[in-house]
Parts: sequence; structure tokens; C-alpha cells
Amino acid sequence: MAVYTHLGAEELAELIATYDVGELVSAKGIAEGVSNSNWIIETSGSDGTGARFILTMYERRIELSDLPFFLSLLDHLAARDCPVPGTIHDREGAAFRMIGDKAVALIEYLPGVSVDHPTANQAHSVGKALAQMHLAVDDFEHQRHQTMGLAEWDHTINRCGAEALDRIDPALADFAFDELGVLAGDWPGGLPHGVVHCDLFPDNVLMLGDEVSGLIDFYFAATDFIAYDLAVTHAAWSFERGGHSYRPEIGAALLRGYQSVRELSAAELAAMPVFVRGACMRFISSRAADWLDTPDGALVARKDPMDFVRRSQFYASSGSALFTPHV
Ligand SMILES: Nc1ncnc2c1ncn2[C@@H]1O[C@H](COP(=O)(O)OP(=O)(O)OP(=O)(O)O)[C@@H](O)[C@H]1O
Ligand SMILES: N[C@@H](CCO)C(=O)O
Repeated sequence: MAVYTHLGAEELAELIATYDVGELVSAKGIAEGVSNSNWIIETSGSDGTGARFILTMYERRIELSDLPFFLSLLDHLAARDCPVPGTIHDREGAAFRMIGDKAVALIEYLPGVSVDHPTANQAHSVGKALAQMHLAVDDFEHQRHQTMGLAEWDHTINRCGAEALDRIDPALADFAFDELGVLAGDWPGGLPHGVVHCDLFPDNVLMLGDEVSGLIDFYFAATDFIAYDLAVTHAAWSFERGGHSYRPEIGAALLRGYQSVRELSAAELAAMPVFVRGACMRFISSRAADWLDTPDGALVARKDPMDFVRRSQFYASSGSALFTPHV
């Protein structure tokens, strides 16, 4: 379910007419995604040969005041040949418009599909695309405070409380409180930072065969340590679903692909064992809060925080072995 708002044919045609993209031909709601309403829009194209776009209506979670940041980031990366959808500006030059009290943006449609079970070649390409993005943000002039960092994980876990966490799983509260203590003590400082994606899961990458055709869903992007973004991607890609087993060939290929474009410094490599555990805590905390906020029987599938507890425990037991200069 990811069309929360009904837009009638007339309303859509009127909206599309504010862009120089030809006339509306069709609009189909997209089922994937949870946060926003998305449609695939087909138009006659500005030259009459037909064109396809994604229309997003921002429903929740995203602050309107953050939207110029997210959309200019897309444009910045697209202009630097990253596989990122640029935004279509309306005839007045605006990157988003309002329909009632909701913002909408028209963005480039990129081909490709999200993979469920990546191959090593695909992980290699994802590593390369992530590193390319990290180089391309070097001259991006905007910043955004990290709203999903250590302080927020701590706040979220405390807000849930031990009793509620234990209702999700009897091992969750002890794990989360202990781990937050470790992370607070060991969190690195003084490393290269910039604007990073922070949520590059397989469902936010479009692929054509082994190649990355699209990086999407930048709505958690924030200013943070660059290597932390690689850690998020490593934690999101390198395990079987459920977090029960690590896929060494995927983790290694991701790192190799990344370092073929941007080499990690010794200090960044040394920080990776903590960053991957931080990445796990990021998703443990948000998943736990979402789990408790989602009523039983709701249509939205709940994501299991224990999946990332298992990933975190694997990382803790591996220490620095996964992140040596020779991987
Ligand atoms: N630029 C694009 N080109 C092609 N398809 C896209 C594009 N952007 C989004 N999609 C498709 O729309 C789906 C939903 O997009 P997205 O994941 O951004 O939704 P969301 O509700 O904002 O995100 P989420 O709930 O996952 O945080 C994607 O899975 C993808 O299939
Ligand atoms: N990608 C995240 C959801 C966005 O916070 C997860 O799988 O938990």
C-alpha cells in the first residue's frame, strides 16, 4: 500500500500541465514503499515521443522544510552522473508544488528492479555507486543535521521502554540497553564527513543485471561520517533475510567495489566495526518503535528489529576481521 491520497484524473492533468513534459497519458499508483504516495506517470513528452516520470506526494515523516535539501541533493548527484533521479522543475522553476497541504514532486523515472538476493557482482556495483556518490557530494553546499544518530537511537529505545521491548522479544531490551552503552563509549570522531544516504537497503537500489541503474529514496540523507554510510549499506546487504547468516562474498564485494572508487583511510577502516554496530542499532531502534506503533492486524508489514540484533551480534563477534585493508 503506498497510495494514501486519491488524485483524480482532472487534478493530475492540471498538475502535469504545470510542467513542460507534454500531456498526461496515464498515472498508475505504485504498491511499494510505505512513507509516501507514488505514481508512475506517462505523458506525451515535450517532443511528443512519450516520457515517464515518478510523482511523489510527501505524506508523513518528511518535514516540508527539509524538502528543498532532499530535492537539491537529487539534482546535484544527477548532474554529476550518479545514477540518481533528477527532479523535473515546473514552468516557474520550482522543484516541488503544493496540492492542498501536501507537497508533490515530479522526478525522473529510472529503469531497473530491486533485487532480493544480491550476487557478489551486484554488491560490487553497489559499492562503486555508493563511493561515486560520496565523491560527488564533496561540493554539495547544503547540510542536514543527522536526526537518526546515536542520541535518537538512545531516545527511541528509552521511549519504548524495557517492558514493551521485551514484548517484541525477551532478549531485546537487555541487548539494546547494553549495546547503546558500548556505542556511546566507542563512537569514533574526527573522520571525513559529508551528506550521506543512510538508508541504502536493496529496496532503495534499482539494478539492470549487474549494474546499478538507480539509487532512490534519499529521505534520510544527512550530514554524517562518510564511512558510516558504507556501514549502513554493509549491514543492509550482507546477510540472509532475517540476519541469521552473514554472506561473506557480498560483504567483501561491497567493500572491494567501494574501494575501487574511494579508498578508505586507515582510521575509517578502524571505525567500521563500531559503525556497522551503530548501523544495526539505527534499524533496531526505528523498527522497535514502528513495531510498537503498528496495531496488530494493520496492513503494513512490520519489520523485525531482531533481524538487526542478530546482524549486530555477528559484527560484535567478528571484531575487525571483516574490515582489514586486504578484504
Ligand atoms: N526514480 C524512480 N524511478 C523508478 N522507480 C522508482 C523511482 N522512485 C521510486 N520508484 C519506485 O517506487 C517505489 C517506492 O519508492 P520509495 O521506496 O521511494 O517509496 P517511499 O514510500 O518514499 O519509501 P519507503 O517507504 O521505502 O521509505 C520503489 O520501490 C520503486 O519501485
Ligand atoms: N530501511 C529501513 C526502513 C527505513 O527506516 C528498515 O529496513 O528498517
